[in-house]
Amino acid sequence: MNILDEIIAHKYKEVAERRELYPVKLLEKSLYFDTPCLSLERYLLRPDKSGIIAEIKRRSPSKGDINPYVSVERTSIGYMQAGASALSILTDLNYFGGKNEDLVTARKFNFCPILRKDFTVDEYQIVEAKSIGADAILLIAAALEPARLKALASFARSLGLEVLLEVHNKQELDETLNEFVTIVGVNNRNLKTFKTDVNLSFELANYIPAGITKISESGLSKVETLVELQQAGYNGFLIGETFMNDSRPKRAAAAFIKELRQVQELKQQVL
Ligand SMILES: O=P(O)(O)OC[C@@H](O)[C@@H](O)c1c[nH]c2ccccc12
Repeated sequence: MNILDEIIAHKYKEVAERRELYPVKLLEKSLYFDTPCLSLERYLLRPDKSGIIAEIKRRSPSKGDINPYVSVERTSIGYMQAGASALSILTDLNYFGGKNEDLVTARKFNFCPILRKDFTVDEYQIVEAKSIGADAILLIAAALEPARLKALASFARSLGLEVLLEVHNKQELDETLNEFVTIVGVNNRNLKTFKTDVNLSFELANYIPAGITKISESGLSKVETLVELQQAGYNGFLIGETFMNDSRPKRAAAAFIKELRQVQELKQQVL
């Protein structure tokens, strides 16, 4: 079994347990349930923002521990002060060391769109995402049948959440893109093999229909790559490890975004 299949199998079990412990009726009582979501898409398209979705990721199956004791409060605030457009919070405990409370913490201290990064396979998790204050959820093409993915996307939208559809090849894109998806992310990391190659974003760029907000995900460590991806039509960039590898992710994000702005200004002058 590859790692993605293993994670998904575990997720179904986890969802069954959580549903018993925290029934939907209880989740719906959360104060966030009636709070309107902020649009990730709109924030990514704002010209004053970097387009970076900065991620909090304590560990991963491919890297092991990255930054296990990170302060979500300080890091999320620091990311936004550094100029990130939005936050991505991993809430999967078993493989990524995250938890729902991390997202609640980020929500409490920031006014910005928050992506709930998890392996969503069931409507229950979408209700949960809304109840903890998320603005958008991730749906992974490699993990879901196209019809199932569409049903989940439709349900998410009915609760006001935006959907980021994650793809890793053209076939996935063609099979799973549907009218409920406004944002597509190309994951440069193959979740089955962990191989990361940024060229994938360049290869798939032109296949993503116009009008869809495009994000490049994973393995982004150079400012120059972001500028090239922008030229290829990408509006957003999901960055985790490049920041989390630093003992102070906030500092790494601030330095990176400062450099990005400098390079962008230089490009503008040349044009
Ligand atoms: O840390 P990186 O290489 O910058 O990658 C961030 C993000 O793209 C990655 O964490 C990710 C992309 N898709 C996922 C799906 C599940 C868990 C994690 C992910």
